[in-house]
Amino acid sequence: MSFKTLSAAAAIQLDKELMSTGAYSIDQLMELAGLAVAHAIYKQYPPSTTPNQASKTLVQDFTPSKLANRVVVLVGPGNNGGDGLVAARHLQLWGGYSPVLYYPKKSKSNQLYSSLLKQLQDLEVPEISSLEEVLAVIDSPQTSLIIDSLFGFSFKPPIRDPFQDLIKHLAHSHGKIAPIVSIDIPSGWDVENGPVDLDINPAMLVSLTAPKPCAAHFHNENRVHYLGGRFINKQIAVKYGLEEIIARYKGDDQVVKL
Ligand SMILES: NC(=O)C1=CN([C@@H]2O[C@H](COP(=O)(O)OP(=O)(O)OC[C@H]3O[C@@H](n4cnc5c(N)ncnc54)[C@H](O)[C@@H]3O)[C@@H](O)[C@H]2O)[C@H](O)CC1
Ligand SMILES: [K+]
Repeated sequence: MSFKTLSAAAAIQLDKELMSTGAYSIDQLMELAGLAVAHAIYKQYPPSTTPNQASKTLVQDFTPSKLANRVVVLVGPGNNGGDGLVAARHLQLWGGYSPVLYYPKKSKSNQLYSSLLKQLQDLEVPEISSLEEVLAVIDSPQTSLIIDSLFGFSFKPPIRDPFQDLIKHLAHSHGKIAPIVSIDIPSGWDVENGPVDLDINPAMLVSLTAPKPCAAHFHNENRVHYLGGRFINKQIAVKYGLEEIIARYKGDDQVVKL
């Protein structure tokens, strides 16, 4: 399906515009973005109450274990990571999912990220502290889904540590691990040109505001593409040429399948 995309530069400019003349705060945008991601996951991978449903459904483990429907949330240092933290909170609140965080590069001075983390700690969402452990959890058959909220539209290659080994592992494990849901950009991909040397090959992409050019290279055999982040008004849509894509939302949709 064809759609208008937003270049990395235009996405950064639009983001700034929303928070200056648009009078939005980053907290508001991130909350809507993360909520949209959680909604898209719920639609595509609903927590099942009966085992052995269609394979796209997460199979609920009836043992009273924290491991049932485990969702590994890989959190990067910027706002893409913040979207992942918000999505993890909603999934935990809704129930039926057990998010587990890996958040190796925390900004010490950012109150927003510290608050999002505190909210997750209060909800008893566990955090994995070492790369070795997260790689083992990613490989575990008890992991049902992996949320990639490492990098978004501000990513500039090459990947720096500690993310290089993590992204390498995801890229080399295609077909052997749970499906990956990428928020906005598949991490490690060039925002304009798509996969470079490491391709995590996500099964699902949730584009925020509008797809970025790399979405044209989305190639997973079972790929499913959602749009979320419904926060632009008509004037901004016209200015950035996004009227057609925004018109795909109907009624109270927070996400729409492209
Ligand atoms: N308007 C919207 O659509 C909104 C989107 N949101 C989300 O925000 C991201 C963009 O966030 P930003 O903070 O600008 O940047 P990133 O998260 O992409 O990453 C910046 C972060 O990563 C570090 N970094 C960059 N390159 C590398 C590298 N090669 N190796 C290691 N680390 C790297 C950099 O230093 C920064 O710390 C967008 O995609 C959406 O997901 C908002 O949440 C709401 C509005
Ligand atoms: K991402």
